[in-house]
Amino acid sequence: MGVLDQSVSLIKGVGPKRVEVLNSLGIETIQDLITYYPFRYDDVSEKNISEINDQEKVVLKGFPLSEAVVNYYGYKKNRLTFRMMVDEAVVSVTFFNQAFLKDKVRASEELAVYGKWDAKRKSLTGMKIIATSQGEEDFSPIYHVNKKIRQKTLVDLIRQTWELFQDEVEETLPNWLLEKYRLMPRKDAIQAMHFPDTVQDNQQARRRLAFEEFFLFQLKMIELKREEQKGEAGLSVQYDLKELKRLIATLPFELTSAQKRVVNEICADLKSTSHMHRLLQGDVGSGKTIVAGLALYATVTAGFQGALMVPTEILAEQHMESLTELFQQFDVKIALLTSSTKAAAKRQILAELVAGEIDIIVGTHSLIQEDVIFKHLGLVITDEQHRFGVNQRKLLREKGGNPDVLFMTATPIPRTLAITAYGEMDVSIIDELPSGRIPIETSWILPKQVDIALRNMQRLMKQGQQVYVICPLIEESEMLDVKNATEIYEHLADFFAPDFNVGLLHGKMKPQEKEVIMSAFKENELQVLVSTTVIEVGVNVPNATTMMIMDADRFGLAQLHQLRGRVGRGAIASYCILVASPKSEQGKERMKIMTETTDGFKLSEKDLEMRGPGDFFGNKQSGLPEFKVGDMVADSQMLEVARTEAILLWSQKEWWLLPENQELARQLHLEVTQMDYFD
Ligand SMILES: Nc1ncnc2c1ncn2[C@@H]1O[C@H](COP(=O)(O)OP(=O)(O)OP(=O)(O)O)[C@@H](O)[C@H]1O
Repeated sequence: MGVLDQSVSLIKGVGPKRVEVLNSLGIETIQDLITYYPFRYDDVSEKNISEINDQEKVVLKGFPLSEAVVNYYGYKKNRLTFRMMVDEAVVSVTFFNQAFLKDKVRASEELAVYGKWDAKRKSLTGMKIIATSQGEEDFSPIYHVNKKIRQKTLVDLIRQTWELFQDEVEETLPNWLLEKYRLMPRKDAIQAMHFPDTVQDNQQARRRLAFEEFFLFQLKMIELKREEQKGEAGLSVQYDLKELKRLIATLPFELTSAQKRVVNEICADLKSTSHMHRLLQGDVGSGKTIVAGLALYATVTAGFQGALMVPTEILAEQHMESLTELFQQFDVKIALLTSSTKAAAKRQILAELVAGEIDIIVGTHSLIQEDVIFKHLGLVITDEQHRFGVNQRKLLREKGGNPDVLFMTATPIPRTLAITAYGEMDVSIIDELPSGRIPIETSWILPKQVDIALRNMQRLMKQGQQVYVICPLIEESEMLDVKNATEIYEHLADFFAPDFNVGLLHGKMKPQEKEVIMSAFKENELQVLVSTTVIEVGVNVPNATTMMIMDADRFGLAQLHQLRGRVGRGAIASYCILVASPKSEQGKERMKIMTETTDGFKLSEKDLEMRGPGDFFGNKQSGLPEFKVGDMVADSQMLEVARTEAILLWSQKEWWLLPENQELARQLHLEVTQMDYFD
């Protein structure tokens, strides 16, 4: 283990409390900290007012002439204004909805404001106030932080750590690759991510690190596949067709022909001795859950156990419920295991799993913990595959007799990209929605029209229907996020009282709290659910027929589609209302497309087309594997190249034994393979 793999507690001045804070950002080792990259950079070079173009984003340093004045107006909005002396000129500065900055503006105390310049009015629309000391550099990196740590503290810590440990950074890529693609050395790249001298420098750093991520990812994928092929043959799950048909006969609906086709494909995989490694793609609401249920049941009829792994507790609960209902008349024992399962209950579940008494287990990441041992694990299904990394996949596979693996995703990935990303998987697609669905009617309104829309919603609610109101995630601050959602919640609770009940759901709530709210909504005790995107994936409440998405222009198309998919899940007409006032043409175009199509594949292709490079956290929304730096969509060409190189490398016999590839082999933990080889 290298120094960089050691805990951050090794860093001077990082005590147990700090460690905890860093852990909450997913930073455990020194390596994690120095590769915790900014998600954005602000150009904070100082400029002369006469040199600034209209609408350019700049930092202006100056002295406020007075205190700031805050005005409240409209739908929970406020405006903070003050005038500031910049060089010889008086500039007026306006912040929207950031009244909390009032205290930071003090007359005659120097201030640096980052914002957008209006040349005609000589005014600045402020985006944030920056520490004046920060203004000394031309680019200010912005990191994701939470309420436990401030930007500046994190930046200082990264700087200090980097100074101490930069010499420990080793090159991961072999020289021949660096030369072939003119890639920056790893150490320089990390430096230029945190402390870039120029934009170009930073772009090269990104390019290098993204390439590395893609390349390692592709190498791992190929390795995994090779191991799966070379290991003992997959299981042959000899399921009982008659039993499976008996279950299908109890369904309250007829399977769509797409569902039948994919069930057949999955069953063929189960039966064959080759290892199942299949991706099940289906647009939102296309009925993947029932397909998963059937596959699990088939496995159980053959005497094996099945596992269904999902990304959130809400989803785990929901799947547990639908499976319980599905198997009502069947002798199947199902259990739920999440991080909130109590110790005693957990102990019992684990014992029953080992004994083979539990047939199907539903859960979150808890399922891949070490202590979870199966008797005969036959099939593992993971929902929303992108949230589980390659390593987790490996862990799962090691859980027992080489079970078959099915990945489900609701994100329609354009075929071209799917081939690059998942080239080594078989893909089944449910390309048909259950009959009788009425397409969701989507409209786009401006914030000032919200009240009219709310009254329309009220009418639908009087007919017994329910609604979602979604508030966006504010990337920089979870706190603001919750605050924003809470404000909207309060407004709506007030607006709809006393006839209707409003609930609030956000990511900072405890799992139990979320559960209570979710089940109250399911039971129609709450008619309105205000939520952040925690409900994004998979939630199924067919009686909810309207969704209003606030600040919709802050979401990617794929994510809007996912969200919108929470309505239109029953036979009643459904509506999606996008509230946004995008400034750019592209933003307007995006809202328009949403109103024009409900076809997920079309939207994701559009998303791909319209996204520019540098969309750092874009892939979080696209349903693709997540990378720290690389964006599979914006950098798709680089991904292709990385894949080609990875395939080439694996085609060389024993490449991992060559001295120039040692570091790569180490990264992939290939020592094991090496030993296998000498055996
Ligand atoms: N063939 C069918 N005919 C009618 N209704 C169906 C059919 N298959 C599934 N459904 C119903 O459609 C709804 C959506 O199904 P399900 O939750 O499985 O969708 P999904 O594909 O998992 O979607 P998402 O990814 O959005 O969660 C459920 O209420 C389910 O009972």
